[in-house]
Amino acid sequence: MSSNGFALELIDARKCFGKTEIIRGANLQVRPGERVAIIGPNGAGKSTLFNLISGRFGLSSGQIRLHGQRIDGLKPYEINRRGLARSFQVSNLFNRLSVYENLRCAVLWSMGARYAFWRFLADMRAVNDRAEEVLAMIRLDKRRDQLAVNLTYAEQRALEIGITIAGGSSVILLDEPTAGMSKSETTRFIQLIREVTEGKTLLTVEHDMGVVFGLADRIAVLVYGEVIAFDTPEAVRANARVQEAYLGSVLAETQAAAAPSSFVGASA
Ligand SMILES: Nc1ncnc2c1ncn2[C@@H]1O[C@H](COP(=O)(O)OP(=O)(O)OP(=O)(O)O)[C@@H](O)[C@H]1O
Repeated sequence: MSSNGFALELIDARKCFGKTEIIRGANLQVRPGERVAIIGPNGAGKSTLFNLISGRFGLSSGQIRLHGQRIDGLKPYEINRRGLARSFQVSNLFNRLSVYENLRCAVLWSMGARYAFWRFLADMRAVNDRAEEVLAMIRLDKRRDQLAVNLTYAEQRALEIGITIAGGSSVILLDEPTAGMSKSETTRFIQLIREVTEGKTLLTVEHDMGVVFGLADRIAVLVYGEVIAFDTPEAVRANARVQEAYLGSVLAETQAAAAPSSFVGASA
């Protein structure tokens, strides 16, 4: 595999819907093992960027590379087989299957088993072992045989993360993983995400600045479809352009509304 050292790379990525350019030449170079949060105002194009990276939308122009190999133009399942998995804001669970069965489905799917039935019978033991392993990682062992529909909201979000990582992808995209959670659930969940993505490359789209500053090694700031800054949390917080375009107002609003402790690592 040819690699330029980056796990994921966007090169002048552009996306138009009709005549409107939504992603306007985005560039991003993510190193293996980095945790990156993508932030930006509503409508900046964060979800669109995720949809482009995961292959749900095609690029209008530019390139996307995974471990040095172009993935733009590939179908979502082809990108998944190359080692990139994403979760969704909207629940992606099989509500009428148990927690364990949901995980087994995710493992089977990642192996391509749905296209080779004989193979998945042979591999069943490995599938079950991996499902058990993920079950423990997301701390739902005690909820193993519960139907997904009967889990609490936070447990469902944990199961979604489990489904996303089950196939062993090295690059993980999480779309607002803590949305709708209480503050204490969010704190626990950040720790869970840290653990289950250890050693992997992580990209999150996130609105909660507590999560962003608590989780990210680097932050990419997307404004009007362009990455205007990509740096450490400290540098991004101090960046005048970011302050002006976005972060100043968000920090001021959030600081006014929430306890200061929600800013993990925010000393300003
Ligand atoms: N399939 C689509 N067709 C046309 N326009 C779209 C489509 N998807 C997104 N858009 C537009 O692209 C722009 C960016 O949307 P996107 O959802 O990517 O922003 P976002 O940064 O994720 O916003 P939010 O923070 O509110 O979720 C919006 O103006 C949206 O209306």
